[in-house]
Amino acid sequence: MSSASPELFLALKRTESTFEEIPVIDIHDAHSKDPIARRKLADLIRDACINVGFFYIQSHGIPDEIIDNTVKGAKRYFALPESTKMELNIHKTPNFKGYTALLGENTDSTGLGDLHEGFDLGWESAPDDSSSSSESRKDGAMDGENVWPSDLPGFRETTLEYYHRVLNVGKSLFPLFALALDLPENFFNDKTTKPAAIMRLLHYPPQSPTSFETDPDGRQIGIGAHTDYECFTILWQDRAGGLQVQNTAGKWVDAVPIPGTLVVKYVLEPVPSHVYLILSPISFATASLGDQFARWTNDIFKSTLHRVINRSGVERYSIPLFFGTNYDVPLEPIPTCVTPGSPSKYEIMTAGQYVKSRLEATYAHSSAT
Ligand SMILES: O=C(O)CCC(=O)C(=O)O
Ligand SMILES: [Fe+2]
Repeated sequence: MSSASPELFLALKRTESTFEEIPVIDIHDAHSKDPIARRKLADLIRDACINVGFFYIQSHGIPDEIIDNTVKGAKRYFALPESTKMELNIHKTPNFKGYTALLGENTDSTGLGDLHEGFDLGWESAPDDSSSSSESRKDGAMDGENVWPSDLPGFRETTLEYYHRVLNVGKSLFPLFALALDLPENFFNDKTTKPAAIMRLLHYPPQSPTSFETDPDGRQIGIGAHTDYECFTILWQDRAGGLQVQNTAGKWVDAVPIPGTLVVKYVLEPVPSHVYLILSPISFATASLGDQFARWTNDIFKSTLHRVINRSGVERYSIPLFFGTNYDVPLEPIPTCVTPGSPSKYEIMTAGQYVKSRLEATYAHSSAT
């Protein structure tokens, strides 16, 4: 291990920030040749990681057309008859690939099932990548091929095209996270040669606008309060809104879709504050920190509780891609994050074992049915 500067590292104290807004970070300089520009970007990321655990990324470079095609594919898929979708039931495939029906997950174990349906995939070579197409990848505890609907032309290709674009964005974030931790930029390189990357297409039917009266504790919502399992998540969400992030005061802060040019204010219960719905042709993605980074950093980087309540009155679609290290990498705290006053908090296991255990818990309630 290197050159982590102890003085700088002392500044890496987790704060009890009660953030009210989620920062927007332009990642254009991620590939800058100027190390000072990359360092500045890493500082912004560090601040967001320590104080919030969520930030928006701008200039991710994924063309709108690729996103649109993927979302159209998701809409076509979810419009298939339930019996067709259930042919790819996630419980029948190795390690959680394929279809999850409405209420099939219970992300918050105190909840009554999540009001979304989903389609999950893991790493698979890009359709136009002849170099690795015959390569079969071994993911140990999380091994398992993707499954695809047989009668949806183009769905696999467009979904995988987007998957690989986001994968590249994610790969460009790892060196920034390393810099943000005052580690060498290449710290995660050998741990992310085959990064764990599960992507989900999600569809949230609208909830009744008055469901907060009948379900004041939010026990049956789009996705129950949870933290993500991996290092970080890159999320595309449509304009319906509904994603909320909890600050340390326990307040749910809206992670509104698409900050940009036109601002429309409306009120989204149960958060009695204004929400900004911002319309813009530019697509934004959110990055959120996951439990693996919390483990790597002994909780210095926050893994923030979040949930979705879709009271927009319209269907909501979103696409998270969860990034972790290679599945066989042990989740050991980075030495500089462990001090006598702050000893290691977590049992050490591999990334694959950890992800698998969390997925098993999430799907446990529907596995018997
Ligand atoms: O749909 C969203 O906006 C968030 C989804 C999410 O939190 C998850 O799948 O872990
Ligand atoms: Fe999540």
